[in-house]
Amino acid sequence: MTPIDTLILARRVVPVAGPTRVLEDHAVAVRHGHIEAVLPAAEARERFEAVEVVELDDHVLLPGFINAHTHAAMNLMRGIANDMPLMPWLTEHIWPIESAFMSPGFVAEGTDLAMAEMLRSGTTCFNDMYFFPDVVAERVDAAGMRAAVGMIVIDFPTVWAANAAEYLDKGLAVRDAWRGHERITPVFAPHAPYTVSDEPLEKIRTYADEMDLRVHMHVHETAFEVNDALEKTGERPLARLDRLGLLTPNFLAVHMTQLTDDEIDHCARTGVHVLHSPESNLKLASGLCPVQRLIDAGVNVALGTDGAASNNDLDMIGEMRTAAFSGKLAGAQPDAAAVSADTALEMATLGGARALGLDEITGSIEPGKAADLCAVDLSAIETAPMFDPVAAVVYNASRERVTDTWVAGRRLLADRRLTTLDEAQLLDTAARWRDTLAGHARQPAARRSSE
Ligand SMILES: CSC[C@H]1O[C@@H](n2cnc3c(O)ncnc32)[C@H](O)[C@@H]1O
Ligand SMILES: [Zn+2]
Repeated sequence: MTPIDTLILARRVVPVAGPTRVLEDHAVAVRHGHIEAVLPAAEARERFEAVEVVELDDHVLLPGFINAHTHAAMNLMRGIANDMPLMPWLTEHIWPIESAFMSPGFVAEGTDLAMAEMLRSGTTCFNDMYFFPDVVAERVDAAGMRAAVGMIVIDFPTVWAANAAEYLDKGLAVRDAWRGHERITPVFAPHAPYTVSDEPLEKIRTYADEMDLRVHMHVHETAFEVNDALEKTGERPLARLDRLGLLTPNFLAVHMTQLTDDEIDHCARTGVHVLHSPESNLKLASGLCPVQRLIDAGVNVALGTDGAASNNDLDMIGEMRTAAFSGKLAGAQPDAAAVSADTALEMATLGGARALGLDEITGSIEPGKAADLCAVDLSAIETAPMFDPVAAVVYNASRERVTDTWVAGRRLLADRRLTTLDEAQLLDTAARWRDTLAGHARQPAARRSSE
């Protein structure tokens, strides 16, 4: 018998990579945070002696979800301003609140709240873009999650930095402090083409090339963004980023709802990754990313929720469903076969790992990778009868059915109980922030007389 730390026996395992789509009655053996073997359950019982055995008789075991675009601490602003488009939402509501209340404490408490929500819905890794990335990294380390932490840059001064040079210096200090950490990856995070000028973008390109680091940026989120840039400069934002040398396999373009056929081909040629956030795009009425056309052209597409202030949740199961449904109407013609359940699951797992350059480490259930896993119970009325576990998870399970989440072999959600974060305390924290921010919540418009 080989000693291991954990043996997870599941009715079904969906590895997302490898020759078999669904493995029936299989086991995942975990040792020192990594997947030692994936094998039939009966064989595993004979071969391994585990410190902990977890039996998941009614479940499907999946790779943990990778939320490829979020602003975790924005959980504290969930639902504070709704039913309006991006620019008024940002400039009249979110940015004024951020400028009045942003602090290391806001980010620590907001990030903890977000991580609790993510772990409770099967997410093991997230790609963050927010203030005080030093604090984000500390909270991620303490909670045991995996994250890409954004070295943010924006042209205007904030409580985090006064100018481009300071944003870069402080970002790089975060990178130095967490260099080599097993679960934390630094990523450049210039906010958007309309908020970051050429000079800092050129510096970012030079550093990213030298250090082989990813660059995470909102791009072509709305038609307004593209038309405004065209009017002011005669150049589309993506063309400008290309001119600045940023379009490489290190570039992660979030949103991309406005794309010409030539731009799609150019993304494929340059190896840019697209981070798709359909619920945020729908809620802000920004537009729809042509996901299937990008995938058909050879572009890697990952899935992210965006922040809870524009989504309004961090639920990757819901996001997969929305990606699949909206993807069927986002091409040149309606196409029910576009963005299938399998495609949505791949975007939410391996696609995210590829985007972050972590596909050697996570994103699928394969020996040698980190044991980043989640289990979904498919025994409830809501998923019965169950013909196909992938379709069940994407099209009709919900995040409440996630029972367990492991990151690097550590069980951070055990039978729906968080093991590193205190749920009751987080609810108190959220209530305290609600009282603090309540005066800034946007009042819904009055009912129309016809209603
Ligand atoms: C510089 S930290 C990140 C910055 O981004 C803002 N933000 C949140 N969601 C969006 C979005 O969908 N598009 C553009 N900017 C967004 C957030 O409020 C922070 O200020
Ligand atoms: Zn965003």
